[in-house]
Amino acid sequence: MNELKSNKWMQLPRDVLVGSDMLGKVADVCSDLQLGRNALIVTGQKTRGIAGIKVAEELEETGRIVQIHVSSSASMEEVENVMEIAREMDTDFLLGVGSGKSIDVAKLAATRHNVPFLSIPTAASHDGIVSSRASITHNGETTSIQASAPMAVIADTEVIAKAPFRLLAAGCGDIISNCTAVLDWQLAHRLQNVTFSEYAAALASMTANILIESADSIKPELESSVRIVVKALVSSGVAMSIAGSSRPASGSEHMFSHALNRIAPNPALHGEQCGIGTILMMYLHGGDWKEIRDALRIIGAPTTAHELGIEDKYILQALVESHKIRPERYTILGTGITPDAAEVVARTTGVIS
Ligand SMILES: NC(=O)C1=CN([C@@H]2O[C@H](COP(=O)(O)OP(=O)(O)OC[C@H]3O[C@@H](n4cnc5c(N)ncnc54)[C@H](O)[C@@H]3O)[C@@H](O)[C@H]2O)C=CC1
Ligand SMILES: O=C(CO)COP(=O)(O)O
Ligand SMILES: [Zn+2]
Repeated sequence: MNELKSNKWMQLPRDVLVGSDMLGKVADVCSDLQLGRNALIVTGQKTRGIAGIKVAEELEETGRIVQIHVSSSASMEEVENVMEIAREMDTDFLLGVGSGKSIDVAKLAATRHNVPFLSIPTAASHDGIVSSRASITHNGETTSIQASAPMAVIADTEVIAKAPFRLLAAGCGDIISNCTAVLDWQLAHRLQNVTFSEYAAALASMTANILIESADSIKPELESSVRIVVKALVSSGVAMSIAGSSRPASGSEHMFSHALNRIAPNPALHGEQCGIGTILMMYLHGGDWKEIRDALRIIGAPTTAHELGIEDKYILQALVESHKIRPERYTILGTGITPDAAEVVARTTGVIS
């Protein structure tokens, strides 16, 4: 099916706040958006104390009724649990406060319950913090599901700067992956007449290129670094909204990461795997894979299987199986690469040694 025709309209966040002490602005944003009185916060075990409680207090101070749900996984059962609570308390809106998993659960539950949703990331680890996609696990399979875009994104750079640097570096990997995602999309457009958006592709490529040029400005514990990464994640999310699919930000490198999630006993972070996938897929595209590797190295993101904490054999298996992940999405992987070819790409790029 044509991916773009399945999309009825372009959804974008209305308010995007990026800066210090933005958690203190949550109640103002809710008033600005006229979101109502009953709020349900979905947060994680760790992120409850980091931001969840503070957000609840801010909302309660303005007379709102707030319930906090601590979510343990990004599963469909969790989405259903949250919808049940939302029904019982007759919630007017949901807030996802935390990392990718809490945000995805809140996003899909809000979409299905037909109420607005606010994204309040405590880490800038991937562009799901702003996109209209939710990655949810059901019966052992994780799928990317179309959902509503957040009505507002509130990124407190002070909170995000205190998160482990590994998460911010992963966010950079997710942005840099736009380089091969766009090449794959152009290829699919030329070979299979897949609908292509020049605007979405240009925005996604530009965002990745700016980040590559700013690689040496991404440092631990610096709010200025967080600001660069969050703005790039917002841009990537907007590119996906314009496209009506994740095409501008997800190609063969994401298929490689999704394959690793299925194959590796202990997968790494989404953005870390996508970053390494971008090195590999840029090699297959015949592009400047060294530029990608060097940018990731400067940032401090993993560039080898060893740094990723994944055994070489799983990298090779994922490379050979990546094309099966999303067969309808044509990429440089075509109908698949052989084990020999996988070994060449992984060794030449230094991903395995
Ligand atoms: N919706 C979308 O478009 C996308 C969704 N995803 C999904 O997102 C999930 C992965 O998200 P991630 O954020 O990479 O991992 P995650 O949600 O598993 O979080 C990683 C860890 O970081 C911790 N953390 C978050 N903020 C922190 C802070 N300020 N201080 C200390 N620790 C903190 C969390 O407690 C957690 O232990 C997966 O389920 C993946 O499928 C990934 C990419 C895109
Ligand atoms: O991670 C994403 C974009 O960075 C979303 O892509 P998917 O559609 O592959 O889940
Ligand atoms: Zn991604």
